[in-house]
Amino acid sequence: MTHEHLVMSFECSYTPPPPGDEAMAENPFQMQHMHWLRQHPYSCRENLFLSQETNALRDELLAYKKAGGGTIVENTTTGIDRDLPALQQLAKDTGVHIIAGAGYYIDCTHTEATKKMSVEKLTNSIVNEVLHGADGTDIRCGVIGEIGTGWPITESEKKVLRSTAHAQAQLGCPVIIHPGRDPAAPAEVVRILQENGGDISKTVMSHLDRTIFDEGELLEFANMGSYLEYDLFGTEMLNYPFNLKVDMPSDSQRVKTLAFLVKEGYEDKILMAHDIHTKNRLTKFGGHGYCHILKNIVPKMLTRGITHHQVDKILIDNPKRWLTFK
Ligand SMILES: CCC(=O)NCCS(=O)(=O)O
Repeated sequence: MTHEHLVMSFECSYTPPPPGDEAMAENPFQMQHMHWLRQHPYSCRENLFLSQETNALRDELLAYKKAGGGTIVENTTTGIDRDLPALQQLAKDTGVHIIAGAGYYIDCTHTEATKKMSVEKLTNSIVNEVLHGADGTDIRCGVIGEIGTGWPITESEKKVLRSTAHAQAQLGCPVIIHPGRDPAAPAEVVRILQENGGDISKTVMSHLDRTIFDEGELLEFANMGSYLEYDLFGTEMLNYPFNLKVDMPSDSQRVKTLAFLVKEGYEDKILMAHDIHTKNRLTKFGGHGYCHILKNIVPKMLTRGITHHQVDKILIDNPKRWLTFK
């Protein structure tokens, strides 16, 4: 899984509940309230602290391993409470390989100190997180990202993108991007990375499920050469609170889009994940957990024209190639 979170907080994205639903947001975490939480995951503060569920995470990872999972790329970066010692402990306890992310999340999580840093300083800090360790530890990150960007991309986010490209040029390492919620956002990020020496063939564009919907636009973006990541598997939501214009696809629609990309020749560029970042998606709270793709989505893919060989490319070969330093 190339895009998950195990220990993080998503407080930065708290969204007030719809008018009239204020009391629902205060309800305890009980079965009868889970449907509301699935529809409004960002409107209940308690739901935003995955960092409180480390014990449950141990069980989730053991289940993931039993289902055939070997490795998770943990995309938590500075700004959303990365906790590298907790990740190291989870890896030791479960035997699941956890690859941590270097760099910075979206603008509203940048501190004043981060905003003042030069591109050179930001580059050095990212390189240091990969070569020597992050957050005052000797635990080294294995990818840069998820690097957060909004729409329009802010000046501070542009600086981080330039630094990401410079760091990638030095290290030959994998990069993963969280684009803004606009169909034009992924291409704009790729242009900035390219102009600054980034290697687009070793870069993942995340969250395409909620970003590009038109097939022609998707193929145009795919042609730019990044990995194409569908990473919101398990999210079935009628009103996407961060952009109400978006019709969040269902898992069936996600599989359909993957089959379309495979038919168009992009089987070497597709990646998949769940991007679990709220508590309600854990099996402890009736959610789909980290095994959903392996247990439920893969069988569906096989009935929708995607071969076993192509599934192996998407879940094994493509992540391996992306994660290998040049
Ligand atoms: C930190 C987790 C994250 O950013 N997830 C993306 C959510 S969404 O922008 O795709 O809704």
